[in-house]
Amino acid sequence: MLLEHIKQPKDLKQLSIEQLEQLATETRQFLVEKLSITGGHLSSNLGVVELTIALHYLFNSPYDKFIFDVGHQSYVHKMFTGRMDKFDTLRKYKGLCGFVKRSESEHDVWEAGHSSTSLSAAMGMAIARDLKGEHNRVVAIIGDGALTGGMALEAMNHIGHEKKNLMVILNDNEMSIAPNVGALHNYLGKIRSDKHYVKVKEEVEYLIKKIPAIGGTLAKTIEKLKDSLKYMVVPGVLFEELGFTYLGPVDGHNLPLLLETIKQAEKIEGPVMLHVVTLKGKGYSPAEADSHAWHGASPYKIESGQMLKAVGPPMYTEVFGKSLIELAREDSRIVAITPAMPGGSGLLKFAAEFPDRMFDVGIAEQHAATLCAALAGEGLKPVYAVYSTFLQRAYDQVVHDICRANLNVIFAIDRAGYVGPDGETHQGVYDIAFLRSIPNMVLMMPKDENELRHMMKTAVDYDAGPIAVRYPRISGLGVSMEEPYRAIPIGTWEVLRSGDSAVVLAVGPMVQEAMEAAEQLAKEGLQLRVVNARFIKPLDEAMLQQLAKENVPIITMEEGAQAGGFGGSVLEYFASHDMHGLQIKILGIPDYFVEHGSVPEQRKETGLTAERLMAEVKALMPRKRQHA
Ligand SMILES: Cc1ncc(C[n+]2csc(CCOP(=O)(O)OP(=O)(O)O)c2C)c(N)n1
Ligand SMILES: CC(=O)[C@@H](O)[C@H](O)COP(=O)(O)O
Ligand SMILES: [Mg+2]
Repeated sequence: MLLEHIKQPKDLKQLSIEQLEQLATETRQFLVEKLSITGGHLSSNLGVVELTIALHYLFNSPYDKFIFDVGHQSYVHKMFTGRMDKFDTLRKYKGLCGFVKRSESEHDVWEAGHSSTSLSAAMGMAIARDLKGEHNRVVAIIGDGALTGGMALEAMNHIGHEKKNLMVILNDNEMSIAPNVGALHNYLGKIRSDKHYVKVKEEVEYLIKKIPAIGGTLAKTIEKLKDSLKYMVVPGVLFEELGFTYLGPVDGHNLPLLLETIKQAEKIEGPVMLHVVTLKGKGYSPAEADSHAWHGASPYKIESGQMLKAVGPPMYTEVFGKSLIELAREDSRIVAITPAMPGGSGLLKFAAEFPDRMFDVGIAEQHAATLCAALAGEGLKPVYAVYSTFLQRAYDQVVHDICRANLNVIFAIDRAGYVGPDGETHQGVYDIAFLRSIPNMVLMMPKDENELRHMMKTAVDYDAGPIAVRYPRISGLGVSMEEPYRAIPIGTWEVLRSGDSAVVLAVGPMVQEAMEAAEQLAKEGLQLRVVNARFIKPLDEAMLQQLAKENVPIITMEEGAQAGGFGGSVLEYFASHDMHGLQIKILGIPDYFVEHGSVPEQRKETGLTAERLMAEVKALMPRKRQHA
C-alpha cells in the first residue's frame, strides 16, 4: 500500500505517475471504507482525488495556498496532510472536522463551510502576498455549484480588474448538491459538450492574430468581427472577457493530462481559470449512479450501497414538505423557493407535483429573498425554504426588501438549532437573534411535528406581513398527525403542565426537555409549570404580565444563541414595563461556536438538557423562599 507512506505532501513528490494513479485508487478505497462507518461528504471527495493529488504533487502546501470552496471536498487534502489516522473520528464529537479548519493543520489556510467564499479569499491572499513581496502561489478550488453564488461572481469581477497572479480551478461535475441549475451552468455545459472546442479556439485565435491592424472604419468592423467570431466559437470567452486566461476543459481524472495542464497554467501571468471536468462519486458505483443522494452520506453497507438510516418518526423536514403540498393544493398562491437545497429542504415531492410553482435558484440566498419579496408584492405566497445558517447570507434582503415593506413572505427555516456533524459553520443558532430584532417579523417554533403543520397553516393564513417558522434537523416525537390543519392565534403560548414552584418558558425541542424535567421534579415535590413558548415573536404579553403578578421564578430555554435570544426578549419585556425584582434565569447557547458532534452531545456541552433545567429549578428554590 502506497497510502500508508503518505504522511505529508512531500511524500507524494517521490512517486512516479503510475504510482500516483495507484495512490488515487487506494485513496478512493480508503474514503469509501472510512465513510461507510462515519458518513460524510463522499461523492464530492471521490470526484477530486486526482485533482488533489496533482496539487500536492506540483505545489508546496502550506507555502502555496490551497483554498477549498465550501470545504466539504477537502478530505483528500486532509489525508495527505497528516490526518489520515483521524478519519475514524470524522465529524464526530472532538474528532476531525468535516470542513477545512485552521486549528487542525497549517495546511488549512482558509476556513469555510458556507459556499462561494474561495475567490474572495484567494484575492485577499494574492494582494497580501504582493504587498509583502512574497512569491507563493494562490489556488482556489471551486465547484460549478459554488461558482453560481453571488460572492464568487463579485470576486471574479474584482480579480479580473486587479489582474493578480492566482489560479482558480473550476471543478465542474455538473452538480451542486442536486443537479446544478442556471444560465451559468448551461454555459459550462456548452463548453463541456463541444469536443472540438479547444481546436476551434486555437484556430480562431490564430486567425485573429493574422488580421493586420488597419485604421478607420474597416478596423472597427474587423474588431467587431473578431468579437463575434470569438463569441460564436469560443465559449470560454466569458471568463476571458472578465480578465482571466481560460484553460480547459480538461478531464479531471486523467492525471498525466491534469498535471500537464496545471503546469501550463502556472506559467501564465495574471488570473487563470482552469476548467476541470470531474465525475461526482467517481469510483464507487452507487455514488456515481446517484451523486445527489451520496452528497452527504449516512453510514452505509459498502457492497450494496444501502445507507443505514434510523427508523422512527419522520424528520421535521419531511413533515414540512408534506404539509406544504397539502396546503398548496388548496391555495394556488403558494410557491416554493430554494437556494440549491431542494432535497435537504424536503421539496422534491412538491417539485414533482407543482413543477411550475417551485424555483431552485442555485446558491443564491440573497437573490432568493428579494425574489420572494417581489413575488409577495405581486400577491403570491412565496415560501422561502432555507437552512437557518444559510439565511445569514440574506440578512439585508430580509430587512430591506421583505420586512421593511411588510410583505407576506413565509420563511420555512430548517436546521434551526444544533445540526450535529456539520458543526460550527452550519449551526442554526443565530436566527432568533437576527430575526426578532426586525420590525414586522413574526417568528414561531413548534414543540412537535404536528404543531409544525399548524404553524404552516398559520403562516399561509397570515396576511399581515412576513412570518417565519423555524424547525430542527431531527426527527419529530412520533405524535399523531391526524388533526385537521388549524391556524394558531398569533402571539399566544400554551401551558402544557401546571405548577407553581417555577415556570419554564421553553422553545421548540426544549419543550420536551422541560416536560421530562417537570416529570422528575414532581417526584421530588417540586411543581414545574411548562409553557410552550411557540411564538418567539410576538411574545405572549398577557401571560408575561400574569407571571409577573404571581412573582414565580421564571426560566427560559432555547436552542439558540443566548445573546440576543428569546430569553433576552423576555427580560427586555419585563424591564421595559417596569416589572422589576423577578427571578429569571436564561438558558441558551453560550457565546462561543459549538463544534461538530451529535445533537445530544452539543446540547449536553451547552447545558440544554432536562438535567440542567432540574438543577436550575432547584437552585432557584431557596431564593424564592427567602424572597417570600
Ligand atoms: C451559502 C451556502 N449555501 C448552500 C450551501 C449548501 N451546499 C453545500 S455544498 C453545495 C453544493 C456545492 O456544489 P459544488 O460547488 O459544485 O460542489 P460539489 O459538491 O459538486 O463538489 C451546497 C449547495 C452552502 N454550503 N453554503
Ligand atoms: C456542505 C454543506 O453545506 C451541505 O452539504 C450540508 O452538509 C448539508 O447538510 P444536511 O445534511 O443537513 O442537509
Ligand atoms: Mg459541483
